[in-house]
Amino acid sequence: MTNRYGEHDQEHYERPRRRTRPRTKERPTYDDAVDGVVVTVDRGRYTLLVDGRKVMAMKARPLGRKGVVVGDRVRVVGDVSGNDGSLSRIVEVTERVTTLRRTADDDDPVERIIVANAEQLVIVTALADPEPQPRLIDRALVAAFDAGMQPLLCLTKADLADPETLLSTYRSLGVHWVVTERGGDLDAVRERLSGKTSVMVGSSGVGKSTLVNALVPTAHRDVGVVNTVTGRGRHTSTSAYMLELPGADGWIIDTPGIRSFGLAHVQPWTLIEAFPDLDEMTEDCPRGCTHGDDEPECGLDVAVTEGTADPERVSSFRRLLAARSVSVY
Ligand SMILES: Nc1nc2c(ncn2[C@@H]2O[C@H](COP(=O)(O)OP(=O)(O)OP(=O)(O)O)[C@@H](O)[C@H]2O)c(=O)[nH]1
Ligand SMILES: [Zn+2]
Repeated sequence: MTNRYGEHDQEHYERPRRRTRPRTKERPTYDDAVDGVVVTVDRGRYTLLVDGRKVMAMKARPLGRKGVVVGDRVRVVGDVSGNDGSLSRIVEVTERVTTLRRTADDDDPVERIIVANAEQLVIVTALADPEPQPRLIDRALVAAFDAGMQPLLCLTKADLADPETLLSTYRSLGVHWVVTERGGDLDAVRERLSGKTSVMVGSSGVGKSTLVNALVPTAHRDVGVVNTVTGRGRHTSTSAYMLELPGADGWIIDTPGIRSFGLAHVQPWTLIEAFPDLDEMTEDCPRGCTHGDDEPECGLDVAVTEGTADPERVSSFRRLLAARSVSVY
């Protein structure tokens, strides 16, 4: 008997003890993390706003290759004092409500997310100098609808040309619009931006900086070096940056250097969901119908023939559909 107990004791004491050390693969919890929002990204360094302070941060290791973009709501640990030389770590990225992607280009073959959580896409187009580019506007509209963002057409330089021609192209799509001109007031713009996060896109020279500077008087100081231009007239940084509107009345994100949007992933059935009235008319479409011009039995054609759909709205929708695959370069 003693022998048995002895054996038992021996087994008990000599068995290798389980280590209580936490496994390295387990994610640490960050009880001390604080909330921040990413306002710009520059070569792997992130500028955040934490409690109204500008704080520099890097990605913490557990985030791995996960991207962090302007507009991301994040959790940060470490030095969030915002003092010179301080650096904090982003340990968590809150699930995104919307994402805007830029297209693949010569330098980078992958479509990438550039902005997160914006509710509105402000498509800035000059009415003249430079001439409007309807194809770019259409592509931006597709990007907005696909991302679940509300599009806003912002037509600048109305002192140079009449907006009516351009507006007539978009009226049947029901897109909101505002018109600005040199020296004009910006009340209509402010009203549309109020309380939201908006991301502004538009070709070089359409007047985006002019607009941002008028809306956010401290913009120049806030943006600092990010928006510097090289001798060749191109932005050194292609990163977007986010600014708070005066009176904490929303956020505006500018996207210098973004020439076009990644639309390769956009499917016809996602796009048509942005037009519930048209979507309803595609219920009897043949399987796999893309609702394009060349579809033989598309419900949209039936609806136009029967007079239940506005032909202009249908053709505008189809123009957007086609804009997905139009090259802009
Ligand atoms: N006539 C007229 N000119 C304008 C208006 N708004 C801006 N401009 C001029 O258009 C030019 C381009 O304006 P910016 O604000 O620099 O344009 P941007 O879109 O920021 O251009 P990038 O910085 O190259 O991206 C400047 O010379 C502005 O003074 C306007 O409403 N009317
Ligand atoms: Zn169809």
